[in-house]
Formats: sequence, C-alpha cells, structure tokens
Amino acid sequence: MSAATRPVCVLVGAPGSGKTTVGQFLAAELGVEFRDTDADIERLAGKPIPEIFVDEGEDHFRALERAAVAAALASCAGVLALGGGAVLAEENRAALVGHRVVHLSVELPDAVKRVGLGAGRPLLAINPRATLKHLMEQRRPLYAEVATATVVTDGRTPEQIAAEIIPLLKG
Ligand SMILES: Nc1ncnc2c1ncn2[C@@H]1O[C@H](COP(=O)(O)OP(=O)(O)O)[C@@H](O)[C@H]1O
Ligand SMILES: O=C(O)C1=C[C@@H](OP(=O)(O)O)[C@@H](O)[C@H](O)C1
Ligand SMILES: [Mg+2]
Repeated sequence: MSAATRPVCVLVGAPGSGKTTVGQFLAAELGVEFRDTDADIERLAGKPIPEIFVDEGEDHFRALERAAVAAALASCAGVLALGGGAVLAEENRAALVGHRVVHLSVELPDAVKRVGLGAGRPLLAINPRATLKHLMEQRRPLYAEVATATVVTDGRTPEQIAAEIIPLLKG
C-alpha cells in the first residue's frame, strides 16, 4: 500500500441499487480488485451482518462500518462498494471528499423488486417496501452530497450500468 493508493471509484446508493453486483462487473471489466465494506465487516466480525445487528445492534454495526470505510479508502486501489447506509455518518461523507464517487440511483419499484423480502438486510426485515421508501427519502440528499457522478440503474442490466460508468473514470 502506498500513500497514493485510492479506489478507481467508490459506489454509493440505496440497498438494491446494485453496488455489490455492478461493482463486481466493473472491477472484472477493468481488471482491478473489487472490495465491499459489508464483506470486510463480516470477515472482521466473523459473522453475517444480520447477526451483528441482532447480537450487538445497529450502532455497533455503524462503528464497524466507519472503520471499514476508512480502511478501504486508504488501501483499495480498485472498485469499492459501500453499504447503503454508510453515507449517514458525517465522518464517512467527509472521508469521501476528493474521491471519485458514483451514485447508483434507483427508484422504489426497482429497488423493491431487487431486495425482495429483505433477506440479509436487517433494516428491511420488517415491511421492506415502506422501510426502503423511508430510507431512500432520508438518504437521497446524502448520496447527492457525496457523489461526483450519478448513474441511473432502473430497467438496466448490471452490464449496461458498468459500461456506462467506465467512460466516467477517465482523467
Ligand atoms: N441492474 C440490475 N437489474 C436487475 N437486478 C439487479 C441489478 N443490480 C442488482 N440486481 C440484483 O438486485 C439484488 C441486490 O443487488 P446488490 O448488488 O446486492 O445491491 P446493493 O449492494 O446496492 O444493495 C441482487 O439480487 C442483484 O442480483
Ligand atoms: O442501508 C443500510 O443501512 C444497509 C445496507 C446494507 O448494504 P447494501 O446497501 O449493499 O444492501 C448493509 O450495509 C446493511 O444491511 C445496512
Ligand atoms: Mg451491497
């Protein structure tokens, strides 16, 4: 790791916007590492995110997430996907300044279809549609604040979305 190590791009957006899926396509296409702070958190905690929420609560998860975001921004030279709620922390938003941050936007109908019953996403375990609607309204300004570009994902395949991001990464 060098002092100049930084992600090629950071993906933010609501749950179901496709950060993890599109990020994997994009990294493969660019031939770079793919990193996801949710996977980093699960590896360090030694358990899946729903178990962290049940055993230690959301505040503890957010603390792990702040540490994971800082570590990944300092050490990832590829494509970095954040969890949908990472932008809630002012510390994370400040850490994203100066990075190339792509907001994968999604409207409620596609997000609901993609997250289904919310399995694996503890915040969406109860009434996923209403919860997602509320989360998206609360976070929309925060995604806009940190993003240097926005790519619409509704009705498009992960391959199409990755292909649209690639030209944005030049320069
Ligand atoms: N553009 C897309 N079109 C259709 N399904 C998608 C798309 N992007 C992601 N998905 C599906 O939606 C679900 C959530 O995607 P994921 O990448 O985990 O989203 P995020 O990481 O933003 O929460 C997965 O089942 C994935 O296969
Ligand atoms: O929206 C959120 O607060 C969360 C989104 C999840 O990531 P995805 O956005 O990748 O689903 C994961 O970090 C955790 O369940 C909390
Ligand atoms: Mg994800």
